[in-house]
Amino acid sequence: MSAGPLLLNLIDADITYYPGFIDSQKAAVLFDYLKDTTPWQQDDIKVYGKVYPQPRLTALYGSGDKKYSYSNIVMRPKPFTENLGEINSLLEDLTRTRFNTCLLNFYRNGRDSNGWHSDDEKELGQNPVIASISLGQERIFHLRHKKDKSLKHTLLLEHGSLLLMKGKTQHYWQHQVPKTTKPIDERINLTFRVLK
Ligand SMILES: O=C(O)CCC(=O)C(=O)O
Ligand SMILES: [Fe+2]
Repeated sequence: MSAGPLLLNLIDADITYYPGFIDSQKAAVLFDYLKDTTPWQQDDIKVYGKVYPQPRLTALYGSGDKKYSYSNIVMRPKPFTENLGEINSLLEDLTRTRFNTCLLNFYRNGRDSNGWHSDDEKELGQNPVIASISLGQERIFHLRHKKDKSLKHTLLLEHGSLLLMKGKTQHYWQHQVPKTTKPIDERINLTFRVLK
């Protein structure tokens, strides 16, 4: 038996961690499938006027044709696959939210990362619900409060887990997946979102 949901005790946030949201074997099959069949791309991002290749691979899926822009990248979604649709239904049962977009991140090794940000693009609306599923290598996830710099939290995102962020979380907090010099394995992350 895996542990039950863990509600993080953080001010100005509403974040719950669900270990084993997808059972380990299923999650492993899903990892292999997504790794092999996803049209991964590596975009350039612009940070303070300089252009860099994004330190991970990404892909965007959705049920509509809404464009999604962040860090000067414009992504056009491919239609949800059957697998992603199934996960979406599981998430809908749990969250009572109908997600229409899924951003996939592929972290090839410890040099791949996701820098400090909030998921606060205006297409996501006021208090976005974001459901983030982790497959493969567990990675550290950092949270920091935007105003009170003394408020921080570190979490380990395990294989098969779900991290659900909602309410005012994106307004008050940033998150990142830091690089590590340890030799580590590959990880796939799926973040389901609602694009208005
Ligand atoms: O890989 C993760 O766990 C986080 C992904 C993320 O923050 C994002 O895609 O906005
Ligand atoms: Fe994010």
